[in-house]
Amino acid sequence: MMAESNFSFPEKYHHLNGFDSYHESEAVKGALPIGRNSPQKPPHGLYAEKFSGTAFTAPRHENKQTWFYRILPSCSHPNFSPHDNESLESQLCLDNKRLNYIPNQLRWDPFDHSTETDFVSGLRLLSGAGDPTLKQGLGIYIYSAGVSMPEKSAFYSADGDLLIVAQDGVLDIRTEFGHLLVRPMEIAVIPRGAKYHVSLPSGPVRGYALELYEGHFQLPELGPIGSNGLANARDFQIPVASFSEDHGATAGEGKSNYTITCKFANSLHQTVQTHTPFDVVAWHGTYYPFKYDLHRFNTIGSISFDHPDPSIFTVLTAPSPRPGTAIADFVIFPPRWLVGEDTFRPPWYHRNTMSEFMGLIKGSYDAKKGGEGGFVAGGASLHNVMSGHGPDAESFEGASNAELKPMKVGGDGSCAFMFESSLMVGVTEWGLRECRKVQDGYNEHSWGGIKVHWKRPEGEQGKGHLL
Ligand SMILES: O=C(O)Cc1cc(O)ccc1O
Ligand SMILES: [Fe+2]
Repeated sequence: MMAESNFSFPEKYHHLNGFDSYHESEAVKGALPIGRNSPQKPPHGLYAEKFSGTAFTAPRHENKQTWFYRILPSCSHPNFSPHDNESLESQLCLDNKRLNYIPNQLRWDPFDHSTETDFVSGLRLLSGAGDPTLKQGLGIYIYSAGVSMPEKSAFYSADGDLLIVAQDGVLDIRTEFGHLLVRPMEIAVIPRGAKYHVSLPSGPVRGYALELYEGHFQLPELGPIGSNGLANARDFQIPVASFSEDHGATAGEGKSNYTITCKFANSLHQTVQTHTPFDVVAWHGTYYPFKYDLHRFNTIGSISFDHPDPSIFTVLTAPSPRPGTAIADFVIFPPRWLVGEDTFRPPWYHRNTMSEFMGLIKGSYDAKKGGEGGFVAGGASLHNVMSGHGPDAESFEGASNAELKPMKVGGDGSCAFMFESSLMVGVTEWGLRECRKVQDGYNEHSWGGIKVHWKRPEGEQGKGHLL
């Protein structure tokens, strides 16, 4: 007989599976009302509260709403006041007047780890575009944290959905919907408005995040690929209901105080309430946080010739109203086989009307040198609208002379990613100067050594334009 394993993942980390599905979860039997959403008296004395991620009247296929059944409704709190930490506000919030728009290619050394900050105080806006009050645009963050958020605290953003790309360390994200344990090579999306608390079960963390001010991430169309491939819907994991009973009903001494911080219109606000925001006993709907393990991505590529557009590596896309033109695509470059015949296999030289922000989760990237001053895990690059870029000189020489046998790139588990946006992004003061990670000679280092290989065919005079 085979030995049975006694290990089971703690129940609070169980999941529901399926992107964009209708999900429901109850932590106490019978907490979900049957056959109606807001009965006169919901089960077990719970309050029903609707949480809307799209307009009530958004088309059915885009509509995202969830019903919470909770111990107290969210409105039960004192007024918010402006947050007293102004530097935190400027660190997290987009200020269009202070963005730097520069056509230069930029690259950053790995961002520092931190021992003092928690997930929220360790978020740094690096780049962005648009305006959350108009629900347009996005913000790109680096996070680094060394401690858990204070036990009785929660954060939410009314400005957008947050896509988190875990690069180093594990995040235990407690949300109103339940827990998500997010490890390196996993991503998570916390929807606009959802309250969360991040603790660090295994030490310091570092990673990347994108706040999307407009719409929501969805799976890309598969077109001729067919009905499966890339990120498959069933691999997205949604938390199960998990709640605390610290509802503050016993007034007087020992009453709990929960600090709720919110990001609203690019400013921070705070209130203190006497009950936990994590009191949702059951929920059902289509608007919820989720996570996805990038190892599960089914990578598709060229099996004949030519390097395809990186859109074949799209995990999630946040569309703009213009078909095929994203506010943000989240694209990965995972380990894969390259077999193209008579093909320059790394990315081609390129100028793009979209902006390309790249990060490296692990390993190396086939168009760039690693090592000191190179493109390194935990670092980043930005090739803004129409800024020329492509393989550095060394990668070019290597790839244009390589024997074209089948070759696995990133076989060591490498994974780079890209936030590609139709918007021109500005870089914050922190991103450009204060972080002190911008590599001085990125352009020179990468492309300064590019050689001229042009040879005019002997006897060829050109067509009158040879000066
Ligand atoms: O610039 C980059 O490295 C990203 C990228 C990758 C690719 O395979 C094709 C185009 C592209 O912009
Ligand atoms: Fe590119």
